[in-house]
Parts: sequence; structure tokens; C-alpha cells
Amino acid sequence: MESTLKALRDGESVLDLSPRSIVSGGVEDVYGEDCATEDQLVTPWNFSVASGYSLLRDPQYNKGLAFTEKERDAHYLRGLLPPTVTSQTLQEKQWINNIRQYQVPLQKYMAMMELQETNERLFYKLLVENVEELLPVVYTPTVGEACQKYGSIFKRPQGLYISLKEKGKVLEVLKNWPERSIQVIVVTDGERILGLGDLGCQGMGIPVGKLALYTALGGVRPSACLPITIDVGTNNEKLLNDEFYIGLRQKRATGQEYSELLQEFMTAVKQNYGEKVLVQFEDFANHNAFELLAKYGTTHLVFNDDIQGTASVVLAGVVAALKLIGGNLCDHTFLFLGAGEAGTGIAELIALEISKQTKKPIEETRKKIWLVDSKGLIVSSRKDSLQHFKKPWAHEHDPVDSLLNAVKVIKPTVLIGSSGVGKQFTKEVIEAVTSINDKPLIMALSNPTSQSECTAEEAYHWSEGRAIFASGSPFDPVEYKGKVYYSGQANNAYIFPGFGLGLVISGAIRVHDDMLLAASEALAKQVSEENYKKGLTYPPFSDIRKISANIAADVAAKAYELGLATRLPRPQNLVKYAESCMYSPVYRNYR
Ligand SMILES: NC(=O)C1=CN([C@@H]2O[C@H](COP(=O)(O)OP(=O)(O)OC[C@H]3O[C@@H](n4cnc5c(N)ncnc54)[C@H](OP(=O)(O)O)[C@@H]3O)[C@@H](O)[C@H]2O)C=CC1
Ligand SMILES: CC(=O)C(=O)O
Ligand SMILES: [Mg+2]
Repeated sequence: MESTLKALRDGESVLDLSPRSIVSGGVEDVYGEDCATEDQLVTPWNFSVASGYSLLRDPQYNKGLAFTEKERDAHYLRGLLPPTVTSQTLQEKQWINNIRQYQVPLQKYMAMMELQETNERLFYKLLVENVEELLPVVYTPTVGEACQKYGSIFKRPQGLYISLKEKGKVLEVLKNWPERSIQVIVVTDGERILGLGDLGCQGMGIPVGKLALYTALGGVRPSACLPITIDVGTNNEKLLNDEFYIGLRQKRATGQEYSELLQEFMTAVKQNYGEKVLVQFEDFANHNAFELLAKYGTTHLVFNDDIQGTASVVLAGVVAALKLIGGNLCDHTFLFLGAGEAGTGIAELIALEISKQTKKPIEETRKKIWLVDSKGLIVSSRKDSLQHFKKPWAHEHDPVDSLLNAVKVIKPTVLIGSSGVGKQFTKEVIEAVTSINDKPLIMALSNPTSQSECTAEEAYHWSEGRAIFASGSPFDPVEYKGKVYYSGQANNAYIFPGFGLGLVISGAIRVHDDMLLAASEALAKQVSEENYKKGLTYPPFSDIRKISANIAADVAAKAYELGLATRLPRPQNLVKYAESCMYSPVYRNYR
């Protein structure tokens, strides 16, 4: 046995070693796995060059039946594949046919994950070319269900898990990841997964899904993307008692223990990947999210998707909607249900944009924006007990206990849902906002679909077809009184892939609010007359690669303008440059 292992190590041929009977019965295998008794140690052998069998099992290089005759000869694939040679296009057709046969969304999700794990380029080609159909599968709403059931559907690990057990060893853990040149990290601690709450370690579905979109929608190479889940425990009793739960079985660590792990993580990230790696915080609970962004925003290239990406996408949708609802941004009155990351993040960016447009101080422009939280309208008499991120929105007003009453007294022209709680835009609420406006702009941002403040059907029916509606998770077109209504998807997926690409291609070292405004403007500009005619305030996702290239170009331009870009000299045509940097999932030929 030892001689066999030595031969393998030394690269000698072991193919002539015929299996021999051994004393304990059975047949000796050359790797020593099967013949070892359970208490003996075995060596987990692997080959370092992807060829033959290992090439077929390498998701980065596998092409399945699309390996050419020449490649089959050159890479020891003869006999490992049936004789047919197919094209990537035919494989795509086969996969989409198969996926369409699954009735259950979670089965579609699992099939897509299986493809990602076995043939990465085919996965991305399928996703890029069927983006409107497959986005709801790999992303919201289905990813929400996948996270809830992550433990029971778990097959192979994806991404990197950093738990409290790794405290003091985070740099070593990062070094276990097979790729060295990482450009984008999406990290969660699983405490606020969509509107589904604390899913602990099972939140991993979110960084994995977001990074799949970084590649498919924004063209960042998959090997440059690293999904990370930081596991500090969970307060979700159901998961703690679930035999299939994959995370630490303890209550969440908080305070110093939490911040020390995060500090170690952020330090290790910079040490391992350098100054220009983008860290996207995703689905942290708001009691950590704002603090992490403020703390690391000055020392790292960090971006909070829920606060900043959402703000940028919603501002774009509101600006685009002005063509349909009339007026300038400063003429509108905004009312939010939900004053957390998404709500206050959006509110602040709208106030900033109005301030820039009107040259009025932001303290002034905030006054047209009102927020309702679980305790009612945020007003000055509540100021002392409010979390810090709500305080700027505590305007002078009598207390108002409910959303419906807030609509009646504030008389908003724009109603935005960012509460994480479904069905809050009731018939009465939508009727009230419709009674004030000819065309009310209603955005139900909460994900997944089950948490949406209302459905598209409810918005159009209860407003008698007058609402301009967009939602965080997609809804099918709705027919009302013989007319078909199309709603847009107000989701940060429009922004973060292009935004991140812009940071990466310019070598930006910090994120600045003006970049968010630039991304927002770039997105709003992409809404065409044809989209407006359908009542849409976002362009279709089918154009997302072009949209992302435009967003990336404008974000990069802003980074150069602000002196935050390090990739010099600045490319002349940033759109073309962004496009040229984008990953294409078409198969490569192997020599
Ligand atoms: N479409 C998109 O692109 C995005 C959508 N989202 C979605 O937005 C939702 C919220 O996310 P986020 O802001 O990060 O969450 P947070 O937990 O930070 O904020 C939630 C807010 O909603 C309030 N709230 C909760 N329940 C009610 C209720 N019954 N009535 C009134 N207010 C209520 C909370 O009030 P209190 O403070 O009093 O507890 C809090 O202010 C999620 O569903 C998420 O999926 C988020 C990011 C992007
Ligand atoms: C879309 C998103 O980031 C969220 O719902 O949290
Ligand atoms: Mg999120």
C-alpha cells in the first residue's frame, strides 16, 4: 500500500497494479480506501491537473457532452462520455426543458444549484439567456424558501462558513478557499434573511444567490466571487431544534464577542485580498448593519446592499415614475411603512437627491418624507426612544397609530413598503392613497412574495387601475377591466451587480453616496418609452447586462471624478471598457 501511495506521489504509473485478494477478504484498491478497516487512516487523494474523470467533475471546466472529439483525445475523456458531441446551445435547451417540467419552485432551485455545482458555464449561460424566467428561481422568492429549508436540502457546501469556532483563525479559513484573487465578497450573518427573519447559518443561500447575480447580471468572473456566512448562532428556536440545521446550535453571540469576530474577519479580508476587494454586507439585522457600514466604510471598500443598493434602485424607480405621475421629486410626499435598513436608506438617498436638485439643506428636504414603524408614525415626541437611524425622520406631528391614519393625515403621493411584513397595504390603505392621487406610486418592496405589502393584483384592483406599482419580488401581469397591467421589480438586483462591477473596473477603494446617485440615474435613464407605455418604471431584466455595463461605467466615472479610483489611466470609453471586462459564459476550447 505504502509503495502504491509513493508511486502516486512520485507521478509513476499505477495502472498496471492489478487488484489482489487480501487476507480480510475483498480486493485491494490502489488508493487504500476500501481495504482500510474503519479505525485505520486513509489518505484523501486528489489529482491536481484537471483531466479525464476529474475534469468532468470540475464545475469550472466541465462541458459534459460538449467536449469535442479533439478534447476527448487530449484530456483522457475517451470512454468517460457517450459518443455524442453536442453544443452548449443544445445543452441549454435540454436544461431549460427539464427545469420547466418541475412544478415546485424549490425543485427548480435545486436543479439550478446542481448545475452550478457541475457545469458552471452552462449554469451562467442558462441564467443569462433566460434571466426573467430563472431570476425568481435562483433569487427572490425561491431563494427564501431554500434558506428556510437549507439544512434538509443540503447536499454540497457552497461558499465559506466562518463560525465562532474559527475565532482567532479567520485568516487561515480564508486561505482554505481555493481561489486567490477575489474581487467581490457577499457576506451575511443570517439574522435578517429577506423578510423571513433569523435563519442563522442557513442564510448562506443569499450570498450564493447574490453572487450568482454578480456574475450573470454584472459579469464579474465566478472565480472572483466569494460567498461568506458568519455563524454566530441563531435565535431561531425552530432551527435550533431542527435535526437537519447546519449551523452552530447556540443563541446569537452579541456585543464584544460579535464585534471581535467581525473585526477579525474584516482585517483578514484586507490582509488576504488587499484594499480593493469589495465587501457587500447583506441581510444583517439593522442593529448591526448601520454600525458595520459606518465602522468599515472609512477603512474598507464596503457596501450595504439593503441600505444603499435598495436606496439607489428605489430612487431610480421614483425618478422614472415622475414621467407617469408628474411633478419633480421635490413636489412629492413620501410615506414609508418600515423604518429599518431599506426604509431609512431609501429615505436618506431621496432626501439627498432633492437637496442636490433644490440646493436646500438635507435637514429641510427630509421633511417631505415620513416613516411608520411598528409603533406608528415616527414623530418628534418619540425621538428619545428611537434607534439612531430613525431620529432624522422624527418630524413635528401629533402621534399617529396606524398606516391607514398616517395616509389620511400625511397625504402621500408615494407609498413605499419596507416592513418585511406581508399584506399591510390593505384595501383601505390603497383606497385612501388613491383618493388623494390621480396616479399613486405604490412600491411594495418586502421579500419574498409572502412578505410583500400587497400583490400586483391588489394594487391594480383596489386603485381601479390607477396605481403605478412595483414590487421587490416579481408578479405576473394583471388583467383588470380588459386592460393588462405590468408591474416593475423594484429590487436591488438592478443595482448591485453593475455597481460592484464599476467599483472593480475602476479599482475604487471606497464607496461614496454620489456613486449611489450615479447608479440610480444610470438605471432611470434605461427606462424606454416602450416601458413607460406599459406603465413600467424599470427596464426589463432581459436587458440587464447592458444596463449593468451602463451603471458600471457611471459608477466608475464617479470614482475617477472623486479621486477614489486606482486603475490608471482612466479608460476613455467606460461603457465599452465595462463590457470588455464582463465574463462570458460561452465554453472555451481546451488545448
Ligand atoms: N426590494 C428590495 O430590493 C429590498 C427589499 N427589502 C425587504 O424589505 C424588508 C425590510 O428590510 P429591512 O429594512 O432591512 O428590515 P428592518 O428589520 O431593518 O426594518 C423593518 C422595519 O419594518 C418595521 N415593521 C415591522 N413590522 C411592522 C408592522 N407590522 N407595521 C409597521 N412597521 C413594521 C420595523 O419596525 P420597528 O423598527 O418598530 O421594529 C422596522 O422599522 C424585508 O422584507 C426585505 O426583504 C430589503 C432590501 C432590499
Ligand atoms: C432584495 C434584498 O436584498 C432583500 O430583500 O433583502
Ligand atoms: Mg438583502
